[in-house]
Amino acid sequence: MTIAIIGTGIAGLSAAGALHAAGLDVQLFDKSRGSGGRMACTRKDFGAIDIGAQYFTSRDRRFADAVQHWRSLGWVDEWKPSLYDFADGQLRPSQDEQVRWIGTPRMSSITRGLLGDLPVRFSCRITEVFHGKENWHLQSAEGESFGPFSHVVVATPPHQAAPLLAAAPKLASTAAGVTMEPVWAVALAFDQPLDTPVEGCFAHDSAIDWLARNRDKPGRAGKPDIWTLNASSRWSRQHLDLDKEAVIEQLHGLFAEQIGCAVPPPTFAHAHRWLYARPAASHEWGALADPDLGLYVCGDWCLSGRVEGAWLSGQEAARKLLQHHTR
Ligand SMILES: Cc1cc2nc3c(=O)[nH]c(=O)nc-3n(C[C@H](O)[C@H](O)[C@H](O)COP(=O)(O)OP(=O)(O)OC[C@H]3O[C@@H](n4cnc5c(N)ncnc54)[C@H](O)[C@@H]3O)c2cc1C
Ligand SMILES: NC(=O)C1=CN([C@@H]2O[C@H](COP(=O)(O)OP(=O)(O)OC[C@H]3O[C@@H](n4cnc5c(N)ncnc54)[C@H](O)[C@@H]3O)[C@@H](O)[C@H]2O)CC=C1
Repeated sequence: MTIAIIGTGIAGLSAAGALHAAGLDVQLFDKSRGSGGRMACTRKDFGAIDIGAQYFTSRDRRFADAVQHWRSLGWVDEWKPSLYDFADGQLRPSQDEQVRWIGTPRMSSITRGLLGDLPVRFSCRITEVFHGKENWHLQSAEGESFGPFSHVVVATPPHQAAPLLAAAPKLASTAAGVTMEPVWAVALAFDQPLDTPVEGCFAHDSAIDWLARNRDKPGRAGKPDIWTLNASSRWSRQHLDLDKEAVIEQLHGLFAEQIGCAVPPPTFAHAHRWLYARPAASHEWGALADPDLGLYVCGDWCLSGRVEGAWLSGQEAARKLLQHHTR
């Protein structure tokens, strides 16, 4: 019997890979047109821009092993940016020893690679997950029904997970109780490269808490000179309903103050509002489960709001499912 997995972000694909490797059949669903979720890219004529996750670190041995495997497949590479820190109105070099990884040639190369040939339905928003006499069935916003499935893994942000967990009210209320913070992400492109050595910059107590130069990341050389900016969650919350043009204008102005060199008007700009960018706090759940029902939940919010946390959560959902399945 097939296992339904809702969400093709890194958590859902981590679970899918582990279940598939154990010999089980999976069927994935995602409301978007492609995989990646918050590791997705926006595609333009001049290339793809990482509008979600910017890079990731690996601190857990299991994840570090997976990253090395992805590296051997050419999906990731190490990124060694010239790092700066912006604090008290001052821009200062802030080099460190931390190893940082990035998907090549784009962030979504990782989820694309993990998806491989696994069966998936894109542009399919699941609105209902219900248990019939013996099996699970799904209903989509487009009016389609799917099933039967032996198990369901929900791998979406918590507020999208809660309505899908009606069969397990405890899991639903846990998911509904998680606070996620929003983030406005903006990409700015300049025909002439900006005259700065900065390749990545953290900021504290500022409206922009991260900025990075796209072309210095592995596999992304070329024109124009593209920069990605992440507004802080505080600023994003305060400006949640601002229109995209106004967000671009404000963040462009702040970027010009922060980067310490002349910044002309961009030749291209793009803004994306991530309503559920990151959990306000970390949790120790690993993955949520009602094994007797056959319902499992994973995502970064079950651990830490990072790529690593999401991947580990997917592994944990698969582990719990396999443990119960083989009993
Ligand atoms: C701007 C930004 C910058 C970030 N920077 C970093 C960083 O530098 N380093 C780092 O480690 N992490 C970073 N993160 C966090 C990281 O991207 C996430 O922790 C991780 O990608 C979450 O993966 P996930 O699989 O749990 O969820 P998601 O990636 O959100 O995947 C969930 C998937 O479920 C789908 N979905 C939702 N509801 C439904 C439904 N009803 N039916 C069907 N499909 C559905 C969505 O379309 C999505 O594809 C950043 C995030 C953002 C937004
Ligand atoms: N914008 C968003 O929506 C999200 C951004 N996320 C960021 O993703 C990154 C992932 O975290 P980790 O994997 O722990 O990565 P990391 O170890 O590079 O960074 C962790 C945090 O430490 C600080 N820091 C690290 N290195 C430096 C440095 N050289 N100079 C100054 N400050 C530094 C900085 O505040 C940074 O946010 C962090 O930067 C998060 O802020 C995570 C989730 C969501």
